[in-house]
Amino acid sequence: MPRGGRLPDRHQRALDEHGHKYVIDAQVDEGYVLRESPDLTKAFGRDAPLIVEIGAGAADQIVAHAKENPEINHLAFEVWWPGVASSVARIVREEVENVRMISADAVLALPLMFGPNRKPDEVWTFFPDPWQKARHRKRRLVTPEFAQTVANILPSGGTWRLATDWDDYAWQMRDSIAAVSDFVNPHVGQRIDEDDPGDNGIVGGFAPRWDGRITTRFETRGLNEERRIHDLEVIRA
Ligand SMILES: C[S@@+](CC[C@H](N)C(=O)[O-])C[C@H]1O[C@@H](n2cnc3c(N)ncnc32)[C@H](O)[C@@H]1O
Repeated sequence: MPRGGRLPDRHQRALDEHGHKYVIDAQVDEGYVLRESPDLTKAFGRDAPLIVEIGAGAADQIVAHAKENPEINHLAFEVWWPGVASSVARIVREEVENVRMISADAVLALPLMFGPNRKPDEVWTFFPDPWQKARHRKRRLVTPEFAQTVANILPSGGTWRLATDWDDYAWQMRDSIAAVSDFVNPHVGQRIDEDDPGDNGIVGGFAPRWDGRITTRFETRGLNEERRIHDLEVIRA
């Protein structure tokens, strides 16, 4: 598994002492490609409803929710190893037993890990890397193809929640989801931005802030830099 540079001592210690429990021991090739689907029942020590967060960063959001909802299993995908290490330190500090990390590229791992026999109840994508320079936008995570991947793994009635502090990424998310007929957006036409280009003939479609979402450092940074926050909440038909 890729390790990156030197970690702060307390994060390294958390990994050394607790990583075997909270980081799923998965076969990952170069490029964070998951080779085989891990046994989630074994990893969590139980079967329970499941929330999957893609790009959990330092796990602020998922640990806060897990603490409030001990009956739900929470699985965090994160490819940034210092983030995984700091997440393990947080899991231990907050004494939550229902979070597991996996250091694999979620785009490729989701179809491998989930299928007819196992589906998450919710997927979260909060403040994904914005890639705001025009020439980098093709690196953004949320595209119509990725929206279809999420639709394929959610059960009917399952929810995908997203948030971003970058307007044009919010509009891209909204349009990517609208391109997938498997999703119902209960907030169609709501919260229209006056400068929304509506390139695909759609404007608005944003949800009120979900009250289960805490303010992470990425949201704080966006607010400090006077960016608007957009939330999306869509349901798998
Ligand atoms: C800007 S951070 C946001 C973290 C967190 N969601 C929050 O709001 O605090 C986005 C994270 O997504 C991770 N990431 C990006 N693409 C990913 C992928 N394909 N699979 C797993 N993690 C990914 C990055 O390493 C980064 O830590």
